[in-house]
Amino acid sequence: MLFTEKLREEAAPIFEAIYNHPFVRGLANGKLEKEQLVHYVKQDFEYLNTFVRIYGVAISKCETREEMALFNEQISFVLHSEIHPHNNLCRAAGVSYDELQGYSLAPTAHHYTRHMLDAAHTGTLGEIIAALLPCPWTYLEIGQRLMQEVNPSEDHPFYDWITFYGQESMEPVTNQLRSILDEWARTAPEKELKRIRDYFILSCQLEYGFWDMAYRVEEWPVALQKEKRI
Ligand SMILES: Cc1ncc(C[n+]2csc(CCO)c2C)c(N)n1
Repeated sequence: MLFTEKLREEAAPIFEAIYNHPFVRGLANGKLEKEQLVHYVKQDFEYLNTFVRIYGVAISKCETREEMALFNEQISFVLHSEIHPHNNLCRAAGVSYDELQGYSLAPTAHHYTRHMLDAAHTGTLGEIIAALLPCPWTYLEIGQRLMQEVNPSEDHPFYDWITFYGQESMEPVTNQLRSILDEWARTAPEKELKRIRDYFILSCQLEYGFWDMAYRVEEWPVALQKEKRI
């Protein structure tokens, strides 16, 4: 069994819980409240900014041009393509995307981004990939399963979101990251493998947490005025 197959097996209950989370159920049946969609987009816009920065750090630790090219492509993907699913959620909520940008992070999004930044700044390339991988991998499986389950027609409120993450071209990035990690794991020392496993599982838990944060419209215990980042 490949190293990432073992990780997937261990994380199976989390992947299953994510697919059954009420926010993902809401994407399936077209029923989510405006505040939940708005909170998701506000938080995800900032999350993706951090993701781009982490890919930048990952590039600084690459040894081959193939790896550099992969991260470079993914930076463009996040900056230029992932706005489409966000636009879909904004349309469904009846708000403009511009209004939802520049907000500060809620507790769970803060936790998730700090975890990835920590892996990026202190870790090896293998450790960084372990922390990043649940992001494309869980969305790929959500997209594929929703395509199977819902097979949405164009009048489904989340047609663009589902078809974006369910499209075949979403598969390669997860597979490429997995094969770099599988190769890395063949020579990594035991202690590092344990860290890689822990980073991967924590990111899976925080993927679940992110959906839950959006669904519950999570704020800080003492919420102040809706604070903008700058
Ligand atoms: C919380 C959260 N997790 C995953 C994604 C999906 N996603 C983010 S970056 C990326 C491409 C990776 O190269 C993908 C698939 C998201 N939008 N928000």
